[in-house]
Amino acid sequence: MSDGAAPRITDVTITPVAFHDPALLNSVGVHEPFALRSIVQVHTDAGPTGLGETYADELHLERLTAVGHEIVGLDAFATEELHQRVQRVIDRVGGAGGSGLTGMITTSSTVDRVASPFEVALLDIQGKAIGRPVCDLLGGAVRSAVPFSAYLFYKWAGHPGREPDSWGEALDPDAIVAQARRMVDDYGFTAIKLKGGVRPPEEEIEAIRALRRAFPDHPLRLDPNAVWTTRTSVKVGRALDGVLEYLEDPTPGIEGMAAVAREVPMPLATNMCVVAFDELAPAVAADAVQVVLSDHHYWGGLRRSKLLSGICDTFGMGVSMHSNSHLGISLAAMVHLAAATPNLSYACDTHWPWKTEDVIVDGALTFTDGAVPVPGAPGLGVELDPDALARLHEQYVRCGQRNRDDTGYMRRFDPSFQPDLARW
Ligand SMILES: O=C([O-])C(=O)C[C@H](O)[C@@H](O)C(=O)[O-]
Ligand SMILES: [Mg+2]
Repeated sequence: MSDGAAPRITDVTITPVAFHDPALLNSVGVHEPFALRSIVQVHTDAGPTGLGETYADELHLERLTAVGHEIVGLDAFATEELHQRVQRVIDRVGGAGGSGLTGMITTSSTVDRVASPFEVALLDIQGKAIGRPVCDLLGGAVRSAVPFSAYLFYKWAGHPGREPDSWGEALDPDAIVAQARRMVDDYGFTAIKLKGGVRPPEEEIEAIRALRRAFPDHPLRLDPNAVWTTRTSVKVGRALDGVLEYLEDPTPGIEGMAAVAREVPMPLATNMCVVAFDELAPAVAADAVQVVLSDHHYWGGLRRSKLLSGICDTFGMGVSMHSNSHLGISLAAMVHLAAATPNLSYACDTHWPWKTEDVIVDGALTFTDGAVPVPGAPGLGVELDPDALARLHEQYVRCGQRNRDDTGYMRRFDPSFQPDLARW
């Protein structure tokens, strides 16, 4: 690269990895022994390599690979053209299926999902090229640390046939409170989310009440991933009046959520019925949700997630942040985005405490009082550990998992399991 010239993309490396994941339960089944991710490295003629992280289902990997070829030669500052090239690839190879999102979220835009890790990698390159952290490219940090919530799960003691993990079984309110206690003690979280939709609604109400008694000052959330009817949702919402800061996706669809929103006292949040830009207008018109959970992995990257936050602000909706099982590159991107989004006023979700390994060099991301200080180094501020990347890739090759399938894994142990929406 000559002085003043933009870094140009010379090559893209996409590496699928697998990392150990506990047997966490949700409405569609149970997490498999490994969570899958793709690590995207975008190389340039100027030196800096950019990092991105995303899902790793086979179809998604194929699309990432096709985009990797399509963007060689692109100026690393040209994120709009990146989006156009991804659109071109998806027009060519097709955009149906392959969400990598358990089947819970199926309507997100394929173009946005596929573009996201490349956009993050380009921002990482840009930051490194000009010596500024990614949050500065998004308007600058409005907070120096980003608060996250303790993300609790009902869970089995371990994967069947394997050693129990250090968290142990959690299937009742006492065990959920104990799980919360460990997370709050270890990380200092100041908000708590319970993944519901697993036990009958009355039991999940009891778990939330037990959490309220144990943590009188922590904002609480419950997310059953749309397995309740509108009637049950209203019953639970009213029973937890004054206890929940928001109720997340109690029931499926914009109409269903709107019907519940009219009858319950707390805001409704979603990462299921509004997961793409074309779903915002109908949701606003129906007043279906009061908080949208952004997620740069399916909203098209960091700049488009900021666009989402602006739209939410305009229409008086709050913004929070969703997570799936992820590694450090994703956490860094989430932190930069949240730092530069003034109206992201809720603690963000993260699966971070559930993982025991990573692809980044230790130490760049730490939790203090439940919040991650925004890295000040150029770009995302995280560095890839090549040995760890090779180890987790080898794990991917050996583990045999290729697509996330919580339902299929659950059916190995309970063949009658049905993941139906609105089943309670
Ligand atoms: O808020 C949510 O819906 C999620 O975090 C979705 C995830 O897939 C979660 O249910 C999980 O990890 O099982
Ligand atoms: Mg959710």
